[in-house]
Order: sequence, then structure tokens, then C-alpha cells
Amino acid sequence: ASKSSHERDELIKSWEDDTFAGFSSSSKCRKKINKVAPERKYSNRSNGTVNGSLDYGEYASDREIRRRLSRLNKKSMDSESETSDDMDKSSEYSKSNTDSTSSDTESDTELKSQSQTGQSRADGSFTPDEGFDSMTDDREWGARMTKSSLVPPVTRKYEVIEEYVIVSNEEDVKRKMQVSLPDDYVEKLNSQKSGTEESDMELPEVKDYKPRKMLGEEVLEQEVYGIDPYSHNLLLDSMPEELDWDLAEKHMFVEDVLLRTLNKQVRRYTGSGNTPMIYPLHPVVEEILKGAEEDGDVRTVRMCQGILKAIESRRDDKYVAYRKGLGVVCNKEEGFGEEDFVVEFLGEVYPVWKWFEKQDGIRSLQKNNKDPAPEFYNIYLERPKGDADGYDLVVVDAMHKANYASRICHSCRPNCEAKVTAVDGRYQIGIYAVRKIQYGEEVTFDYNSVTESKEEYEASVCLCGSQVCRGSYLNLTGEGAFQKVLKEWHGTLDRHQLMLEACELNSVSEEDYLELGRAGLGSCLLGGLPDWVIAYSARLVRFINFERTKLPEEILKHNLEEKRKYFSDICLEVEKSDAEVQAEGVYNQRLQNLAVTLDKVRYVMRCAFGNPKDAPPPLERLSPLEAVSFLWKGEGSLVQELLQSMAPHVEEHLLNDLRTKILARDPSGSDDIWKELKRSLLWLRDEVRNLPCTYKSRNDAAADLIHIYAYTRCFVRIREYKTVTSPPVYISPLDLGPKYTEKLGSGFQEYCKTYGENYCLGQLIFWYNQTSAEPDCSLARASRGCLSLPNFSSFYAKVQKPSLQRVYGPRTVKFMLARMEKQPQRPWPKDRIWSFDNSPKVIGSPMLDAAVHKSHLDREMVHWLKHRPAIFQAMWDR
Ligand SMILES: C[S@@+](CC[C@H](N)C(=O)[O-])C[C@H]1O[C@@H](n2cnc3c(N)ncnc32)[C@H](O)[C@@H]1O
Repeated sequence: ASKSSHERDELIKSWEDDTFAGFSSSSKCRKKINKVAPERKYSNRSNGTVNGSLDYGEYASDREIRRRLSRLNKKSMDSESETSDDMDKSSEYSKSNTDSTSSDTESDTELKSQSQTGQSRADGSFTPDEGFDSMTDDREWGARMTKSSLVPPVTRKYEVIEEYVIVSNEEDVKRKMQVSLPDDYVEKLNSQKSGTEESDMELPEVKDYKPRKMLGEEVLEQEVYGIDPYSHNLLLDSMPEELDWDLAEKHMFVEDVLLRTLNKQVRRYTGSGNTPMIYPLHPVVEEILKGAEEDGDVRTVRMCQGILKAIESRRDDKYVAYRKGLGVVCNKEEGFGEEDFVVEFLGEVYPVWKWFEKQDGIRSLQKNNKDPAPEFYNIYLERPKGDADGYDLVVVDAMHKANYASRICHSCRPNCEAKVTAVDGRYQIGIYAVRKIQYGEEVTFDYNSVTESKEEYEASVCLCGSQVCRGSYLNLTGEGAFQKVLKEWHGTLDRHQLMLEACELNSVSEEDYLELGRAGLGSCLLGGLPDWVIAYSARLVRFINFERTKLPEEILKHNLEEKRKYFSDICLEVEKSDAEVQAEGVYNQRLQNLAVTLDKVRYVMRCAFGNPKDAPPPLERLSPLEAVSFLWKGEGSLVQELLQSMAPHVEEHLLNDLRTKILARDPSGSDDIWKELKRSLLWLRDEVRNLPCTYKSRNDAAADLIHIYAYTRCFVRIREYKTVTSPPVYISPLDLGPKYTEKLGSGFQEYCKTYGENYCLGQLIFWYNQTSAEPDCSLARASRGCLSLPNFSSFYAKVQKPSLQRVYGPRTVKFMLARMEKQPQRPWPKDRIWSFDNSPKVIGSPMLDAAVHKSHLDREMVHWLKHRPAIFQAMWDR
């Protein structure tokens, strides 16, 4: 979403206050901010190279590429300023949905950077406010920690639990966690292992029960520190060149030896209530030196001496580690073996709808939505698609009730993975080692978390210290190339067409069930839903499959365009496989969003109708007679609205005359009602064009609108459900972020979500998006013009002095035609003569007709609008 310039200024001000340095360049002089996207590994994640099994040679060259890229980025950012993309500003994907002229860019405003010099205290540590350097000009070393990104000095306490705690809808949640192996599980597993199975449908991974590693004995929960990518590179740069260490060894020195020693030193802060936010690396290197001297390890001695010399001589460079909060460290002398079970990820289990209610509550209670997001402790527990009852999900939140698994930190080169396994007939999230873990090594896994918020992404500077660190422990989604196919092939009209089709059929075909089954959606997710919802879901799955085939090409095109700016030698094969991997990620995310949507609407339907199956289809096409009532003669018909709007501006006898003629032209009695209705509307159009226009009464514009209605066939009634108010969810100040703990004390806040009449329709239409708390309002905004035509009252002034915006000249008509012809799925802008219903009861437009019939916009309709003579021109129309 684009930011208004005011918001941007505010943001920049807050950055100034916080000595913004992460993902940015900041130097002594004022500089532009440049966003550095997370670097992706130039490897194929799907062919078994995940989690650190790549050899270091590849990593090393990867880093080199990144260095070159960031150096070039730096150059280009000094000379370029991005411009906003008008296409995105008013699309239905934009949060604000206004047609403002705000800009997407953050790069064209200058930043004042502050210079602060870190100084050691007597105890060798820094105070939180010290030691933030933004003065260095050397910006090619990647993301840097910011003051605002640091974990606040509140150590969260949690209630230790031994089992999952289900928050609500216990039966439902239990069902979703229950394993159901397919009858031919063993054969499937074998054929998948031997590579004879075509489908790569993820099968449940059955494991025997194993006790977790004992806290306090095999693992320790302690304060942990890490280094940002910048510091990793700073250390590499400080290593004496004359030593015969290859790059891989240098990386491992930082990632392994240094981090282990660091975390041994900082352990003492655990529970002390006095943990510094940053910690100097000097004593860490000294300790390594001491050990190496004792062991007679000359190479390491030289390395440490070299680094210490650099620390001494490069006073402007800050050699520090940053606090990550609590973490988990291996405390077993012989270490952990590869594939060892470490611990279950326990927490409170939420049905998805309830989790999102809580998120809506958090957003509504957070007074300032730019507040840093609180640390997150939640993981989706997803049923494997190869389960006999199919895919589904619940949310495990480990913020308040948990075990030590919740304190495991993220790494971009983790030593563990979090995976869903089937243990004793129930799915759980288990943390398993993916390689050997040494004594003293921090236990980590890749959070694989995504955010749609650029601010959140940028604030989440990663401190894993790994050589392949992506810079943020979150991934940014919902941007650029990933949305291409969705925007082009799955616009508002397309989605309404699919929904209308599903509502009219209100039955599920065998092909629908097969399609859903092939995507891994089965009885667990779909059970109990009305047929029209299942039929619609099958149509969405068809789109998701279509997108999966189209997207790699789009992503590849985008990535190549980006990289060609910086590199001449690009390996097309690597880029292609990278694009495939990313497209697969989008595919999985789409299915996840569909599942989340279905869970939300099922809940609301259950509240509104008792049995969700009783929820009637929300879209219903008007019969010809109903269309006559809606347009021509019914109570509150459009023609009535037109006459009422005209009344203050037209002489009474003229109006009465028109009224009588309208009555006489009622098309309801005709054999071909549609034909007659069109004829009557075209007659009315010409009658209205014959009435005198003034700048307060734009009969010319009203006549154009009648014309557009005359060419519309498909009118659709929106059936509203009753509103539903949920029982309260309880939100603790900790859920809102540490800042609120001070403000709100320790009391829980209640939040009751109300679901509006069109919530289900809105959520189903915006199935791919979970960020809107009121998808029904988004729906009304997205419908403007393209689905629901303007009100007649738009063209007649109620006030004495019309605003200058009541402009309806050739340019407005041209704009309208361009929208209708070239961008039919985009809503019409707000700041024009048109006004729209906030919640239209009936929708319909020639553009919807075209989508429903998969045809072009009616040429005759367009031709008339293009060529009809102008009958009036107000002063400001030109
Ligand atoms: C699931 S919690 C992990 C436990 C947390 N450190 C604590 O003290 O409770 C996730 C939070 O830990 C911190 N964290 C975890 N991994 C990190 C990393 N690689 N870099 C920076 N911060 C990290 C972030 O504050 C994140 O929001």
C-alpha cells in the first residue's frame, strides 16, 4: 500500500529518532534511504539443499554476488528516485483504496543521521543507548541492527505447559489435529521414496513418541546474542589477509566459534533483570585467543590477534553483538545427532477464525498502527495435504503458555527444522535437528515467516550471524511479481463471475471434488460447508493451478530484469529453478489463504444459521421482471431515484409529463421483457437529454448513465446475512507489544468482533487476503463503477453551490470509457463527479456482463458514448 506523504514524513521522523540504520544507508551527510530486499540463495531449495547442506564454496560466491549487488545498489540509489505506480494506488489491493497521489517510495526523502559513539562501560558492556553507529560510509555489507529493532528489555514470562492447550472449539480443533492415514499410505510412501510416485503430495510423517531434550540438562534457556550481516562482514574484513584461511573457514570462525563463545559469555545475564542490549565482541575474541593459546592452536591465535588488532585500530567501527532475548542452547557435551528430536513446539491452539479475531482486536487496540509489531510466537500447524482427510490448519500461539521451544530463535542457516509430524495419532509441531549440533551451539530453526508489511520486515533485522543471512528474519510477500497473475487474471469481476456461477449451480460436480482432492483439500476443511462454497472453492483451486503454471515465467521475467541491471553473467537455469521454487511458495500460500478464508466464513455461517450448510448463496441474478422493478417501476427503483434527484431542477409540469410517459412505457407486460426494457431505457435516455442542463443539473451525465444501464443484462442481488457479534477474545498488553505493557498495566482487554451482513461474501471474494478486518467494506470500495454503477443523484446538486468537482466534460467521459474498456476490473476513482452506494443491494454493469459471458464490452454501447454529440458544457468541464 502506498503511503501518504504525511505518513512518510512521520515515519522518517521516527527513523531519525531511532537512528535508522537497518536495510538502509546512513552516513554523515544526508542520504536517501535504500531498501535492500532479502537476498535469496541462488540455489534450488526443492532439491535438497535446504538447511545448510550446501557446500561453502557456493555460499562464498553467493556473498560475493551480494556484495557486488549492494555496491551497485548504493550507486544507483544515489542517482535515482523511484516514482509511484499509479496502477497500484487505487487498485483493490491497496489498503486505503483512495486515489490519492501518495507515493510508494521512501527513497526520495533525505535522512538526517545522528552520530553516536559507543563507549565501553567499566563492566565491558554497553548501555542500550550507546554504541549505535550510523556514521560509517561503508554500506555494502548488508542489513544493520537498528535501535528500534532491538528486543526490548522485558523478558516475557510464560506458563510452562506439557500439552497443547486448546483455546476454543475443542472438538473442532481436535479433529483438525487428528491424523488420518490414507489406506494405501505404505505403498504411497514407498513409491514416493523410490521416486515412482508421480505426485509430490506431502504425506504425513509418522514418528514414534520420543521424550524431549531435558531443559536445564540437555538444553539451556538463556539470554542469547547475535550479529547482523553487517557485523559478520566487518569481522571478515578485519581478518588478516596474510593468513592462509579460505573464505569458508573464515565464515565458520564467525558463525561457529565466535557465536558459541559469545553465548557462553552472556549466559550470566539470564534472569538478572539487567541485560545489556549490545555486547562488545572484544572479550569474546580474547576468550577464543586464550583457549587457542592453551591448545597450541597457532592458526587461531593469529586470527584472534589480527581481529583484536583491527578492533583496537578501527575505532570508528563497532564490533558488537546484539541481544535477541531468550534462546535455547545445546548443553549436552557430546552434542545432538542429525535428525534428533529436540522438543515439541507447544502452545495455545486457536481455531483460525479465532486467531484472526484476536489479530483484528490487536490492530484495533494498537493506537498507532506503525508501532513495531510485538515479537511473534505463533506457528501454523498445517495438516499434510496427503492426509486422508486432507489439508487444514490451526494456529499454535506460544506467547503466554508454552515450553522452551517457543524461545528458539531463527537462523537463515538453522541446525533444526520445525515440522509437522504424526505422533500417536495426532499432529504436532516437532523441532528436529537437521545436522549435528555441538555443545554450546544455539539451537535454531528457519521461521520461514512472511509479512506483508514492509515496516515490519525492515524492523526485523536478523541476528543469526550466518553467512547466508537474508537480513531479516521475516520474508516480505504480497509484492511485485507474485501478484502479477492474480491482478491480470483474477480481478474483481472474474471473482464475482466465479462466485455467481457457484451460487447459481449450488452443487458440486465430480470434477470439482477431484480438483479439490488433487490440491489436498478434503473433508477436514470442506466438511459442513454449503455446496456453493465448495463449488466456488473448486473454481479458486483451478485459478490457483493456472497461476502456478503462469507465475514462474512472470517471476523469472521480473528477476532477470532486476539482475540485468547489475550483472552481465546470469545463469538462466539457476534463475529458472529459483522462479519455480518461488512460484511453488506462492501456490502453497494461496491454498493456505483459501483454507483460512473457509474457516472464517464457516464460523460466521454457523453463528448466523446454526448449520453452515443452511447459509444461502449470497448472489442471485435478477429475473427480467425483477430487473424491471429494480430499474423502472419498483419502490426505490433507479428511475424513481432519477426523478427525485431531478425534481429541484426541472419545472413541475415537465417532470409530471415525464412521469406519465414513464408509466406508459412499463416493459413488464412485454413478451420479451429484456428487449422492451432496453428500448424504454434508451427512450428515457433521449428524453432526459432533451431536458435543459445547468451546471447544477447534469442531465447529460444522467442520460449517459441510463444508456449504460440500457446495455446491462446481468443484475445480481446481494443477499445479506444477519450480523454476528462474537464472544470476547482476551488481549493482553503483551500481545500488543512491550510499549503497551507500561501503558496498560497487566490487565486483559476484551475485544468482540462484529461481522457485517456481507462479511462472508467479502471474505470469499478477497479470499487471498487476510489483512482486512472488514472485507465487506473492501468489497464495496472495489465495486465502485466496475460492478455497481454510480448513483443518479451524483449529477444533481443538492447544495446551492456545486463543487467544482461536478465536472462532466469530454475528458471525464474519455476517462470513464478508458476504465470501462481497458481496465474494467478497477474501481472508479472517488474524487470525480460520481458517488456510489456504500453497500449496494444490487450490482450489475456492462463490464460484469462481459466477464460473465467471457466476451468484449458491448461495442454499440461504447460507440454511442464516444460519438453522441455533447449537449452541454459547464465552464470547468474543459
Ligand atoms: C519466538 S521468539 C524467540 C524467543 C525470544 N528471543 C524471547 O526472548 O522470547 C521470536 C523473537 O525473538 C527474536 N529473534 C528470534 N530470532 C532472531 C534473529 N535471528 N534475529 C533477531 N531477533 C530474533 C525476535 O525478537 C523475535 O520476534
